Amino acid sequence: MGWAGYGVTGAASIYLIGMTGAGKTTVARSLAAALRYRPVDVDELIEAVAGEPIPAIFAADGEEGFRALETEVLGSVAAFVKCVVATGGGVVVRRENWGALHAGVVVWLDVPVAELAGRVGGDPGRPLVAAAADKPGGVQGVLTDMLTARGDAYAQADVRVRAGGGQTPEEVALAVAEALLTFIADNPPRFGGKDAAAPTAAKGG
Ligand SMILES: Nc1ncnc2c1ncn2[C@@H]1O[C@H](COP(=O)(O)OP(=O)(O)O)[C@@H](O)[C@H]1O
Ligand SMILES: O=C(O)C1=C[C@@H](OP(=O)(O)O)[C@@H](O)[C@H](O)C1
Ligand SMILES: [Mg+2]
Repeated sequence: MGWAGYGVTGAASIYLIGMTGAGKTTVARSLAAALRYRPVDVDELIEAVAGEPIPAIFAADGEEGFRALETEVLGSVAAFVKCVVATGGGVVVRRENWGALHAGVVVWLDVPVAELAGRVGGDPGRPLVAAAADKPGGVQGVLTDMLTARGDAYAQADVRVRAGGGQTPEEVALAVAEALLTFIADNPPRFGGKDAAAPTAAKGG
């Protein structure tokens, strides 16, 4: 692709956040390939560390057990640069996770609930969604409650990309790259743009 860049964010990684089904996992792969960054999926790493799939982790250790692993894995990912990191939808809830997310630039993929429901309804691989089958409001109800609980946290992202409306994952990846270029032009000191402050020499003593 013509917009494939070299260090679009300087060395910083890109963290994709957003609701379950927003396309974080899918778009991370596409964006990483286009930018020549490394694709990383926190949920995949959690499964590798735990040695079992996410529903089994929820079944054995509950959501709290899963969240503890998520925080641990996210913290280790923060040491790496030039990655496009797909997080899980609930990563924003724990305040301590934000220290790791802010190791890079945080992008919220914002997709309407109705579209999310169509993508993830009935998916047994997403335990919080699968549990919706037993609830009166169904998948839409569970996703709406989730967005109400998490919306303010998603809004803490550096960049918000509206990623619904039938856009393909590749189109969303392009929209993210464009939004990042704008964000970085507006925030040069943080991401090494032309007006970035020169590093100051450490004062010895
Ligand atoms: N832009 C898109 N348009 C249509 N379907 C999509 C899009 N992005 C992802 N999907 C599909 O929606 C589902 C959820 O995508 P996924 O990448 O797993 O989301 P997340 O990681 O945010 O939960 C998958 O089946 C995926 O193929
Ligand atoms: O929203 C959530 O709390 C979760 C989302 C999932 O990731 P996706 O956002 O990729 O579905 C996964 O981390 C886990 O099932 C919990
Ligand atoms: Mg995912």
